[in-house]
Amino acid sequence: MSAAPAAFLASEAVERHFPRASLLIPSLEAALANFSSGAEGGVVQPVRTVVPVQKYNGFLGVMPAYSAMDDALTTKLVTFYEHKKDSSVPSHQAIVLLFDPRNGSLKAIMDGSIITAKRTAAVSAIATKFLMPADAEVLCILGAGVQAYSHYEVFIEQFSFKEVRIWNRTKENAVKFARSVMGPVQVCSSAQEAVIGADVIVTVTMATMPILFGEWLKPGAHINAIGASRPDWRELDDEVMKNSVLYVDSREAALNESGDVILSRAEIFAELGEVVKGTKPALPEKTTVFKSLGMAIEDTVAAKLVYDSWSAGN
Ligand SMILES: NC(=O)C1=CN([C@@H]2O[C@H](COP(=O)(O)OP(=O)(O)OC[C@H]3O[C@@H](n4cnc5c(N)ncnc54)[C@H](OP(=O)(O)O)[C@@H]3O)[C@@H](O)[C@H]2O)C=CC1
Ligand SMILES: O=C(O)C1=NCCCC1
Repeated sequence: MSAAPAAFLASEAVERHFPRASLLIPSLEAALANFSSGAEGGVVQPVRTVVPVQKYNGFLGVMPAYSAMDDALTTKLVTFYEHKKDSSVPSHQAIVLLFDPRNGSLKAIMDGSIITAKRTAAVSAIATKFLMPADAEVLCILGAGVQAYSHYEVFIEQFSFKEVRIWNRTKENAVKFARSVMGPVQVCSSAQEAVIGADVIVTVTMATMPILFGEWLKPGAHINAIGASRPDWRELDDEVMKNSVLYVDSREAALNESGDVILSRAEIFAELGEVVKGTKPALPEKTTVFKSLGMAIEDTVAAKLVYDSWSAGN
């Protein structure tokens, strides 16, 4: 008997079945812990393959993963290109394939861009919950793109900041951000203005050279470093990396892909999953960096959430 044809879930359907990033936080915490548990965690996730498309300054990422606990098998294909101002397409485009792990049949093809935006922000929220200073009041976002919006949305839902600041390379996009989100956001004219005195900082740019400098940092601040996912790209300077306690999503990925980690030669203290498990401590009283590269297992649990909701007829 042939398998049922694969379902196709476009962005509108994915949004309907995954309306808020925070819905994924429990599954993500379990996935992070399982990933950091080695073989017993039941997560199989090789370091992704990234194919440079040098002629056009782009990349294709191939991100497979299997979770025994979730009994879910996916591959995300994601392209990322330096965003051109007149471009009609976003810098990042993604599709997620969900397979039946019992026989390899393709069950669903779904938009991966919303999944990528929401699961990345949710993982940053998990890191921030453990690592931000106890008396955090000021949130600073460097960047005003897709990840800036998804991070803002889940951070405002999960935490109580008295002040939110944004800086962006193109100020008009920061102004647009401030006008479009719920709640007051202060648009800063320089990254330094946005960073000084901030307790939680989110770097979500496609910068390839540092935009955040250690001399600006308030002692005890927490930085979620989302960008710079190539070995020769930077968002953070050496002073940030050397003077912080460094947490990562994946040691293997960080040492293969993160210019901030590789070029600064900073020591990795722990994976976020080890903090979730309790086998490594959170040190919120220290200045901390969570270097996020993005993991396929995060897409796996997100795609499962979407598919289970869709197949239940919600
Ligand atoms: N860790 C993870 O799991 C994931 C990480 N990412 C990474 O997060 C970052 C943001 O992604 P996303 O929001 O989707 O991208 P967008 O293209 O939507 O936004 C990119 C942002 O970066 C800014 N920017 C681009 N070039 C530079 C530069 N040279 N210096 C300073 N700022 C710059 C843009 O500013 P302007 O308005 O001026 O163009 C814009 O604010 C990327 O590096 C991406 O690869 C993405 C997905 C998952
Ligand atoms: O995890 C992801 O998805 C990505 N990470 C960094 C590069 C763009 C996609």
